[in-house]
This record gives sequence, structure tokens and C-alpha cells, in this order.
Amino acid sequence: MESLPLYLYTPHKLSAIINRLYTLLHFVALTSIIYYRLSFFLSTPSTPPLSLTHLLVFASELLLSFLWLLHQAFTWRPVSRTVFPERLQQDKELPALDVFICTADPKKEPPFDVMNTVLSAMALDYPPEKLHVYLSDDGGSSLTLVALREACVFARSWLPFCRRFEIKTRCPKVFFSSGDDDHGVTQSVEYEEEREKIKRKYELFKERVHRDEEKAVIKETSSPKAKNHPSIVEVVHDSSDDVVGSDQVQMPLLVYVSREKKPPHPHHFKAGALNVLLRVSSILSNSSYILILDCDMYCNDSTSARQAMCFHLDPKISPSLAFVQFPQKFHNISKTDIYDSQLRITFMTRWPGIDGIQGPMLSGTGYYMKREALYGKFLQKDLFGLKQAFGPSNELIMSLQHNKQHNIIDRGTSSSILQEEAQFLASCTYEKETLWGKQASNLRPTSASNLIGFLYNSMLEDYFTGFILHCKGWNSVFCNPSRPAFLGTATTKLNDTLVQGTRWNCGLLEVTFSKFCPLVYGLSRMSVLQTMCYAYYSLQPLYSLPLWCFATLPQLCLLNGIPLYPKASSPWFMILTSVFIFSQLKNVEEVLLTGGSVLAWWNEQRMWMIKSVTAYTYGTFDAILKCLGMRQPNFLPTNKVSDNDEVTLYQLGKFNFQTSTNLLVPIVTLVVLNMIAFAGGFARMIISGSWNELLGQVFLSFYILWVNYPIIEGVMLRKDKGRVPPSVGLLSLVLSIIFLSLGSMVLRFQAGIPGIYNRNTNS
Ligand SMILES: O=c1ccn([C@@H]2O[C@H](COP(=O)(O)OP(=O)(O)O[C@H]3O[C@H](CO)[C@@H](O)[C@H](O)[C@H]3O)[C@@H](O)[C@H]2O)c(=O)[nH]1
Ligand SMILES: [Mn+2]
Repeated sequence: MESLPLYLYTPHKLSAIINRLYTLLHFVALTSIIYYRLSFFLSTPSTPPLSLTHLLVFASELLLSFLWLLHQAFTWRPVSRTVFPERLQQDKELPALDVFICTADPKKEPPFDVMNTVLSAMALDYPPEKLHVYLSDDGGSSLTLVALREACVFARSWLPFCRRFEIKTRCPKVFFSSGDDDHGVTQSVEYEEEREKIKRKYELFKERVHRDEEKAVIKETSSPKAKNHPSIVEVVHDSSDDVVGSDQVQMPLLVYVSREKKPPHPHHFKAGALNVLLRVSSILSNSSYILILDCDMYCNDSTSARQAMCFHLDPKISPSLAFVQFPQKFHNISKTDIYDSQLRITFMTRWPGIDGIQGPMLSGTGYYMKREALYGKFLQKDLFGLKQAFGPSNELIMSLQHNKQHNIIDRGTSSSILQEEAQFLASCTYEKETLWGKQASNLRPTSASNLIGFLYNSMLEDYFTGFILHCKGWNSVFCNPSRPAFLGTATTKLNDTLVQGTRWNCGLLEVTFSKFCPLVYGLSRMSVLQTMCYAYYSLQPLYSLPLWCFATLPQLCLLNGIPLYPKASSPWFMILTSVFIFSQLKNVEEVLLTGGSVLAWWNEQRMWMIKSVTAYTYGTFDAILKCLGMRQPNFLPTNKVSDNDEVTLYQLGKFNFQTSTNLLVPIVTLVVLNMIAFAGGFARMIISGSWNELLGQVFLSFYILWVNYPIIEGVMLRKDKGRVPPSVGLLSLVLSIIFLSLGSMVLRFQAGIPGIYNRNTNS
């Protein structure tokens, strides 16, 4: 008898039809606009040189159109999936699971919160003897280690409590602060008593960790240790210690890993940390599947592992399935979400779309990875080759061959040799001359197109590693259950959002500039649609060019009375307007369909503009400098703590302009520039009656100002701490005036050359 399917796959046919129709219509309109521009340029070929402004605007239109086209791949075949974990085999048939949690900085990532993530992972609804939790501490902080030991003690009470009362929220901090006891067992006196008991233990645990944190703050203000320390591997809890049958509960294996760091050795940030965990875990537990979590991403649904297994254990898709990706969701999103911190479009529109092609991109956290996918397909017998690829550790090589062996359980922790070996695997020289972190296409003929571990080429290790996996023919699936499987901490400060965005976009361009540029490398290795999706991301930072252009040049021309767009009375104007309106309407439709509001769409528009002229722009510079070898890569972990004022501003939906000047000046300058241009242009339009020629440009400025009203407010109206500092406002005004005066001079100089502008007015 055929068993029931473990999951259901639902293509969204109606959405697909609507999306494709829209794509087609929009494509025709865009082509006609390009035709219009070209015929305009070619109509009077005898009068060179062409106006630079026209060319730049046209180039921007082309680039925007191209990015739009690439993006259509995400909307081509949207699907969704439903899982039936209750249909899984018995517990004893489930595969072993390792959980990797990374932390890097005890100040930005408070140990107590990290421990809550660890506890939520230990409490996953999975056979404890098959669950192994690893914490990587790149900060090398004794604080984290001590906190982990405390967490382990608390887990002895917390885990049985969760299991006994079928608690749903297994992150203790959330459980004790939310007040709703959403447990599966009906309320009882026994439960209440037990809850009180655990709560006291929890408070004690919290107190201890916080006390240590405070002590540490006094002691070490800046910790040079983070960059220079030996490797530490400590098995905090070994499940073979648990006496089965006694009233003591079984607990998962819990291991603390702090890899060695020494100044001249590159440590490759998170990818490096994950690779160390891969090696260390391979000789301790060597589970076939791995859940990867950022230290702020707690497990909000303890059944996520079983949900993921519905895909990994499905005989039809399992052989080629590399990972099951859950969306990143956040516990601290405010109603207005002014910074678009929830990354709605990524996880609600794009991932369900790409799931209908070859599967979602790797998203850094909240995914269940098949270990084998990260080990490449090496010839099993070639010991020399294996050592060249994986490094000198015999234990590690053995683990590759005995896939299901749980070394620590088989041999016991007493094996100090194993401990030593783990330390060796976490040393900073281990990877020298090996293939760890490399995409090995042309390194050795025997390992053609192989990768080992998470790849180092890009700071966006997730995007790049996922890309290479897909190129190698692996698939992924997107699992988006109604109860969020994981919840993280979203950025609630403009500065954090933009700094993070700069890192991401730099990471994307690092891939674009490499020989793995998705548009070229991907095309021969995966479907056109999947390539388009990856190419879209790899070129996303280029939005900065057209957005800078559209925020300055039409405005400059407007002030000088030079039209750039067709006359309002011409049919071309209609086409241009409808392209604008329909693309916005389509956007609104998407936002509404994914549960957002019109306000959310409006906020997304603004953040897209802001990010384009800051994060995308700086990310591009960073990537170029890095390519030229003029800049070292740097992964500054995102802040996971914020003070009360910041949170209040965010909750109120008010922009917090306490942002580094580098990031703030471009935004404010462009807004001020548009204010001047709009005022000047509008006046000119009224006085000279040239509305027919200038309407397009006046509207563009108006639209930019309308969307960015909160910035105007921040410069001119607000008096609170979060306003735009007057000095920045002044600097921006000066910069705008300089740009507009210099620009006007150039335009006048160009206009001096006969035959340039006189023909524009005829079009
Ligand atoms: O040298 C480092 C730097 C960071 N991390 C850890 O990496 C994780 C992600 O860092 P975070 O500062 O939270 O960056 P985000 O930009 O918020 O993270 C997103 O983007 C990253 C890629 O830039 C992905 O790796 C993440 O999974 C994804 O959530 C955190 O747990 C850090 O502790 C390390 O372990 N070592
Ligand atoms: Mn993060």
C-alpha cells in the first residue's frame, strides 16, 4: 500500500496567469518606450553630440527595465506547500539532527538572549538522543561559555516541563513574558504549580547571567580577545550521561565551540564559523541534517524539525534536496514597520515564486541543510585526495565514510583524544591548503565543480553558497507554515538597517564581479528562470545608478526649463504614465495579497529609494574597493539591543535620523534638491505656461517629495532627538546648491552647441 504523502504542493494558477499577463503588457509598453527614445535619438542624426542628460536618463530607463524583467521570474510560477508531520515514520526512524547557532559579539548579542535561542533549540520536539546543539562563539567570550553552562542547568527543568505540558512557545524568555500559556494540555492545578516552580528557576538563571554580564562590562570595555584566542571546544552536556529509565530527562548533546583566531589569519566571519562547526560536529555527532540559526533566531515552533523532515524524508524529492528554507520572521515588527524590516517582498513574494522553479535561495538562518550537500561528491576511496580537500584530520575523513556514526555516543566523552581532535579542527590553520570554503571548479580535476562547506568568496555566504548548490543541481524547498517556525530580531533603527543593507549589497556584488557572476555562470548550469532570480539579486545594487539619476537630472533640467519627457498632450506621455501607474498598482496588489496594507506598500517604496541611494551605493563602492584590493572585508554584526527611546520611535512609526552622516547626507541632499527643483519648476511652469513640456518632471519631483515626506518632516518640522541634525540639513542645502549651479553651467554650455535642445521641444 502506498503511504500518504508527507506534503502537498499547490501551484497558484490564477496568480501565475495574472502575473504573466501583466508581464506581457508591461513588456510591450516598455519596448515601445525604448523605441520612442531610440527614434528620438536617431531622428536628427546630423546634430551631434547628443545631450549627456538624455543619454543618462535613457540608460537609467534601460537598466530599470532590465531589472524589472529579471524580477518577473519571481512571479512566474508561485506555489505553496503544506506539510503533514503526523504522517512521518516512528521516532526511532528519524535521522539525527545537528543544530548550529552562531554568535559573535556579547555586546551586540547579549548572552542571555543567545541562551534563549539555545534553549528553544534544545527543546525542539525531536528525539533528544538524536538532537545535538552546537554554539559557535566568535567573540571567544568566557561570558558566553559560563552562560551556556547555566543554560544547561536550567534546561534540566525547562525541557521536561515543555514536554510534559506540550508547551508551544519553547523559548523561555518569550514564554514567561507573554503570559499566554499556549500549552496543549488543559489547564490544571498541577500545571500552575509546575509553572511557578520553573519560573523561579528561570528568574534565578536570568539573574546569574545578567550578573555576569554586568561584571564583564566593568572588566572588559573593549575585548581584544575576540580577535586573538585559542580554540575551545567544551562538551557542556553529553547525552550519553543521561541515565535512561531514571527520572532524569534525556537532553540533547550541547557543545560550546570557540574557534581559534589569530590576527593574520582570515577567519571568514560567519561562513568560517559554520565550517568549523561542520568539522567539529562531524567527529562528535555527524548528523545527516543540520539546522542553522543566527543567535537571535529562536525556535518559535518546536515541530519545525519534523516539518522539514516531511521534505527530507520524501523518497521522491529527497535525493536532490539540499535544504528546506523557512522564512525569516521577526518578533519585534511594529505595526507601521517604517524600515521594511520584515523584508516582506523577499519572504512573501519572491521565495514562494522561486519555490516553483528550483527552490528558494539560502537565507542565512532558519534552514535544514543536508550535510552531504556541503561535502561535495568526492571519490570515497582516494584517501590522498580526501585529505587534500578536507584537511589532515583522520577522524574527519572517517566521519565522511561512516555517515551514520555518532562517535561521541559510541565511544563516550572520556575520549580526550576526540576533544583534542575537535580543538585541532577548530584551529585557524586547519583550513590552509584545503578546499574548505572554496568552490573547487578548477582546483583539482578529480573534484570537478565541488564545494566544501560554506563558501568564502562573498560576505553574503548564504546567497553565494545557495547559488553554487543550485548550480550543481541541488534543489531547495520553501516551507512557510502559518505559525512562524523561527523568530528573530529585526533592525529597528535606520542606521542598522542601512549598515546591514550595505553589507548585503557589497556581498552580492562580490559575487557579480567574480567569475561566478550569476548571469553568466548560472545560465549554463540552471534554468533561465532560476538564473534570472539570482541575477536579479546580483544586480540589485545597480538600482543605485538609475535612482541617483532620476533624483537629480530631471530636476536639474526642470530648473533650466529643459524637457526630458514627452509632452503631456502626446500619446507617449500616456504610455509612460500608464507604465508607472500599472507597475505601482501591480505592486499594491502583491502587497495586499501577502497580507500587507497600502501603507506598507508606501513604506516599501520609500525604503527602496532610501536604500538605493545609500546602502546600494555604498555597497557598490565597498565591493569595487575590495575588488581592487583597497579594502578589507568586514562583517559588523547587526545590533540586537536597542534602547527605549529607539524602540518608542520605531513603534510610533517615526523615522530615527540618528544615523551616521555618510548615510544621512545623500538622502537629505536629494530631498532638499527636489524641493528646490519642484518649487522652481512649478513656478516656471505657471509663469511661462510650459506645463505641457515640463509636467512629467514636475510630477517626478513631487512624487519623490511625497514619498519621502518623513524626511522633509525630519529636516524642517521635528524637534525631538530623532530629527535630522540641523548641520546635516545645512550641509545638504549647500551640496544641492553646488550641484544645481554647476549642473546648470554645464547645461548652458551644452546648449551653446547648436542643435541640442531646440529639437527636444518639438518632440
Ligand atoms: O564574524 C562573525 C559575524 C557574524 N556571525 C554571526 O552571524 C549571524 C548573522 O549576523 P547578523 O549580525 O545578525 O547579520 P544579519 O545581517 O542580521 O544576518 C543576515 O545576513 C547574514 C549575511 O550577511 C546571514 O548570514 C544571516 O543569516 C542573515 O540573518 C549572527 O548570529 C552572528 O553572531 C558570526 O558568527 N561571526
Ligand atoms: Mn541578524
